[in-house]
Amino acid sequence: MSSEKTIQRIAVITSGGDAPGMNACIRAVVLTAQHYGIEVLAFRHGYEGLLNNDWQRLDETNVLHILQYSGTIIKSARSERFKQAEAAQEAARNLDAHQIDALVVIGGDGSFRGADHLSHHWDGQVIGVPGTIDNDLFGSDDTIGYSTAVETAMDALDKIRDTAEAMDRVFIVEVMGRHAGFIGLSSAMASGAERMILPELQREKPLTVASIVKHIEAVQRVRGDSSYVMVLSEHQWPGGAVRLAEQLEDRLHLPCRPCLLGHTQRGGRPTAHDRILATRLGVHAVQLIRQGVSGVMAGTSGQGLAETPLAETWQKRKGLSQEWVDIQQSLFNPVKKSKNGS
Ligand SMILES: Nc1ncnc2c1ncn2[C@@H]1O[C@H](COP(=O)(O)OP(=O)(O)O)[C@@H](O)[C@H]1O
Ligand SMILES: O=P(O)(O)OC[C@H]1O[C@](O)(COP(=O)(O)O)[C@@H](O)[C@@H]1O
Repeated sequence: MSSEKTIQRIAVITSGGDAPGMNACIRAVVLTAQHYGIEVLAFRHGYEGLLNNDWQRLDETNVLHILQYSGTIIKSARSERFKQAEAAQEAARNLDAHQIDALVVIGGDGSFRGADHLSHHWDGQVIGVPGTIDNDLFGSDDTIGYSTAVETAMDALDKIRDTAEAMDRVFIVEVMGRHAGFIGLSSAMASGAERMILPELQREKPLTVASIVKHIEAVQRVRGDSSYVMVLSEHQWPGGAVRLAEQLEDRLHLPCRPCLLGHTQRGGRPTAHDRILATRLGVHAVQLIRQGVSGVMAGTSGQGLAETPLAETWQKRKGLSQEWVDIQQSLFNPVKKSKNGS
């Protein structure tokens, strides 16, 4: 462990989308900093706040009872203009004017690219904390918000199953995760969905309407009257769940219904897992700053904490668990089961 540095003032932003647990992370950053006598400033609306010099001081009174709420008390935003070199220079000037020693960026891979961009124009320390429901960052087992998003999707899938089973219907439930199928795979497994259409699987072997119809018919042959619930990751089908439901209904001549979960997955009470993860990572971020570390993401690995260079978080890919995919697709595939005669 490197020796501890004297840090007087740190800044924090939440950037990109919001994710359940971001408030818990802000709380942890503030309480830890306060413990060590470090002041905390928040810039509101992510990088936009750094550019607009829109800031507020944060102390214990601002963060005491926020860990049970989603959203973020310091607001989040996407900022196209921050990608320009002049914008990063402007942000650096604002940070220096406030005598900020280090910046904590809570967000996803885009936010970390932004942090890396800023570090080319600013001498302060920069630490990323993984905050995205998509869980698509290399270097941390989980990201803040992912667990809550999966719970929300699972809850919706359970409810959909009730109607699907009562009325022998096909449902297509569209979940978030534009580039990664973590929410799709976990929620499908947790709810026992019959089919998953995920970015990683589509890249390998894209499903077609014909292949989906074939599978639904085979399931119905094996099970008789039954429901069929499919999890579709967003942007994986032209026209999404609505269009796919129409296409299937045309071919199957039975009711197929779409259900889009959208931003419901970004809200609601953060799970205990997300609150604890966010707390640990917020503390970890401040400890890394005190050790003089910069340019890394604070994450978890197994039971422990981990640090990953920012660029690796988006350059290296965290893959889906093949074991989970195999369980879902091969072992629990009812078509194969009947062919084996078991
Ligand atoms: N290549 C980049 N250079 C500089 N800033 C970036 C870059 N990519 C993203 N950002 C900044 O990070 C913000 C959040 O990124 P985005 O991809 O929207 O969300 P997330 O952090 O959740 O992945 C962007 O709106 C932009 O301000
Ligand atoms: O809220 P927006 O801007 O419509 O963005 C939606 C996207 O944000 C997410 O919820 C989270 O993505 P990021 O981590 O990149 O912000 C995605 O799953 C979804 O595609």
